[in-house]
Amino acid sequence: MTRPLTIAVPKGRILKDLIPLVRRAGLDSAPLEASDRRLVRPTADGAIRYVFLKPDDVPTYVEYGAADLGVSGRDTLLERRHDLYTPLDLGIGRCRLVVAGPEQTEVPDLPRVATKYPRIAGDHFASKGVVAEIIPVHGSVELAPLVGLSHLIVDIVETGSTLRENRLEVLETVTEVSTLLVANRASYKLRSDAIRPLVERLRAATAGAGR
Ligand SMILES: Nc1ncnc2c1ncn2[C@@H]1O[C@H](COP(=O)(O)OP(=O)(O)OP(=O)(O)O)[C@@H](O)[C@H]1O
Ligand SMILES: O=P(O)(O)OC[C@H]1O[C@H](OP(=O)(O)OP(=O)(O)O)[C@H](O)[C@@H]1O
Repeated sequence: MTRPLTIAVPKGRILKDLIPLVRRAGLDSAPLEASDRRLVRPTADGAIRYVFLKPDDVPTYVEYGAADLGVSGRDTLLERRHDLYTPLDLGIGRCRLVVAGPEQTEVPDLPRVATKYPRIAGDHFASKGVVAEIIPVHGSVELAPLVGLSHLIVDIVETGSTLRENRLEVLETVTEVSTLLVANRASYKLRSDAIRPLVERLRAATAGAGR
């Protein structure tokens, strides 16, 4: 019997957008919908097994071949720069990575910038010739300028309510973000009979959805 395709999916907010997409593609979404603590979940026909990960770990598992495919935000991929193939933009998880700061603030010449994305933020300021001190944090990023940890932040904005409710404003967009299907380079070649039809089904389901 052929080995199932292993697909790494993030456990968080992207899952709720992924489920209808997988369903529209005619794939078995039941393992994604189960509310239990299993981290490995095969489909009924045994063709696919989904593995559940923290979003930052998805590209790692795919690059090492522990998963053949994965679902990962462009923000995570830009920050971590794994060697992966990206066959498809799934068109879900749309948001923006932005530079933000307190409303109507004067930004100093050498700003401190708090972010979960130190590489992206560092590159962004360097490309503008600004020497910024990047301060890595793991969450509640909007807090940093409110209590003097940083002057600015680089973070995700989706609805804008977290910025608004903390009296911060967008100063510039670093990049638009959506969720991509990523593939292990060797798997994409060696398991192309299983992977290509699946990518085409997802592509058809993606067309017109959430755009
Ligand atoms: N409002 C948002 N905040 C953060 N990420 C978002 C948002 N909207 C879309 N995204 C995308 O979702 C990805 C993270 O979602 P995911 O389901 O993978 O985890 P999560 O809900 O953030 O969980 P965790 O807090 O454990 O990282 C981001 O990398 C980004 O591409
Ligand atoms: O524009 P909005 O719709 O308000 O969404 C953006 C917020 O959502 C994310 O935080 P998350 O909920 O992941 O919490 P965190 O602070 O722990 O990262 C992100 O880091 C922003 O804080």
